Amino acid sequence: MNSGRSTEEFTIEKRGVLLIEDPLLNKGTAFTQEERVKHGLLGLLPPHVDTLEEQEERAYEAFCDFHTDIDKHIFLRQLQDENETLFYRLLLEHITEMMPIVYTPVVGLACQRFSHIYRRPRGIFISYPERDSMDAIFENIEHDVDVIVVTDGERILGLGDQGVGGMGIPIGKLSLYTLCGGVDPAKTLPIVLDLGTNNQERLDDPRYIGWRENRIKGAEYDAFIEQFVTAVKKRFPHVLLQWEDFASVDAERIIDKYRDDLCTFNDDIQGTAAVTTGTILAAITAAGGKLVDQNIVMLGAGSAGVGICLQLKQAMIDNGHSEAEARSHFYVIDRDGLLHSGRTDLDPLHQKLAQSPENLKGWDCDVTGTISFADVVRNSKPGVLVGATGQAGAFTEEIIREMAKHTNRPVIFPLSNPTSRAEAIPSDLLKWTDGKAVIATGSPFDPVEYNGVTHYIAQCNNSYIFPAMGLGILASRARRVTDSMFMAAAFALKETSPALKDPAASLLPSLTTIREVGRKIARAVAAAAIEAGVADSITEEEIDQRIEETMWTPEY
Ligand SMILES: NC(=O)C1=CN([C@@H]2O[C@H](COP(=O)(O)OP(=O)(O)OC[C@H]3O[C@@H](n4cnc5c(N)ncnc54)[C@H](O)[C@@H]3O)[C@@H](O)[C@H]2O)C=CC1
Ligand SMILES: CC(=O)C(=O)O
Ligand SMILES: [Mg+2]
Repeated sequence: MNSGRSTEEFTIEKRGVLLIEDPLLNKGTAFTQEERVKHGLLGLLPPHVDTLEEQEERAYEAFCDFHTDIDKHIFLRQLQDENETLFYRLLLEHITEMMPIVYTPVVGLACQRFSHIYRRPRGIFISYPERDSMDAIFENIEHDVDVIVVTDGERILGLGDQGVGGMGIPIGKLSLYTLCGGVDPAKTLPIVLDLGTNNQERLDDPRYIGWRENRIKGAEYDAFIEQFVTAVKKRFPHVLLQWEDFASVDAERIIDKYRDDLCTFNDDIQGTAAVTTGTILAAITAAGGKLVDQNIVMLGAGSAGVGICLQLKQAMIDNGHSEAEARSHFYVIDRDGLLHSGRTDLDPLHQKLAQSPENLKGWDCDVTGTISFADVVRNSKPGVLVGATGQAGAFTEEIIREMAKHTNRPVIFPLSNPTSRAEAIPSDLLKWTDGKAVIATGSPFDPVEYNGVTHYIAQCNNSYIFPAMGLGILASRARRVTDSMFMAAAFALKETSPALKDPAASLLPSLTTIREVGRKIARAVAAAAIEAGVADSITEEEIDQRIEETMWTPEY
């Protein structure tokens, strides 16, 4: 196990104030007397020498003194910038309470308020005017990097374009790489590509710290991305590059172009698909059903919705369905209604999920034009309904009651983030289905009491997948990321579902076990990478050993 950093590693480089100001090396009041003498720290710290546990207790007390979520977020981010070991120790001790503060939902507010709560830099900012200096920018990063998370800030959760404020997302995602996947924080790098913003509120804000122009699009945008990928490959040829919260039109084009060029994936498409496939499989298995028998309605045909349906469709094909048979089980809806082959506006990707006219025969509505969400639910009688629209309240009482008429255990996943964008809230879903709904949400919700029964709400969020993908990729030294690795992650996640043993339990394991869950998924991912030929062959024991060696634990 990779724990802390040895004092000797940094003695030559950093002493005194410089040492205390480095969050990766700083131990604050936990520097021993001997270290204080040796590293020029005498008099720079109060006399008492703390243990990490004592520091953690003090930090928790300070955390509890803040009364708003955004203040708690600012406090934790400051702690991260002061002492990363203490930050991760505190988070690991209080993961259920603190993950929503560093991640969804509060990170959404932190992105919206980024220019107002900004304290000090973390990661790198690449703005459009500096596009020809990318190599110089990367040269300023002196350490090795294993994982990059990059955004252009255009589709931040369900909150739209946040420009440079989108930086909150790569920072939050990489915190989870360490917290949940054990990736060494010293080897992570958050990046925001600042190509401007079309968010007028940000442009009009005198405090806005991004490049104050409208977004660059089209050929210039693609050329910028090409420059970025080239610079990444040159400086960090073996890095894992995760794309996050891009507008779907760019997200899909970018991953298609670069997936065979370096070790890379798009989290909103592929990570979300894997967590949702695993969680839906757990829900269906727990209810005694089979995936291949389900009709699935997906509200939202963007990065998340399309990614989820394509992976579930593939799981059906792997289970013996033909492509056409599998496709007939999916009813995917965008702003203009059901995707069906009569529509002339569908691009090739959406055509892969379009319903054929034969499957709509006998429907009680006009099936040649716009087919509404209500029409789809009434006619297709789905067992599974997933939302990835970013539209709060899109799952209305009428539609949910209609769905519940035709199925005993309706599986309903309002996945949009943050909480304010959820398609429905669990207490309403339980009320409208008389307690029958099997629910998972994108952001965390407390358990709900309904008719004397406690319902545990799983958080179906790609945070169960990407940190473990990272761990599996680093441990296997995979050179590329394949769809089969995401399928393996989904099935491994399914196997950890508490609902498989106890139908009253949550569909996904508690966050307090997230590192153990991460290990299991990482094993499956590493094995799939070897199977796909994108990693060199090693034994299961060697995979386990590499996983343990890779996992970083917050200790001095
Ligand atoms: N739980 C999780 O792990 C994840 C959740 N998400 C959430 O999913 C949401 C969508 O993300 P993306 O797919 O990347 O966004 P996107 O912008 O690519 O797609 C949104 C889709 O919703 C459709 N839509 C919008 N309003 C609609 C309406 N009223 N009726 C039907 N369709 C409508 C749009 O046409 C589009 O197809 C966001 O809120 C995001 O936070 C995304 C990734 C992971
Ligand atoms: C969870 C996530 O990646 C999103 O909402 O975009
Ligand atoms: Mg995302």
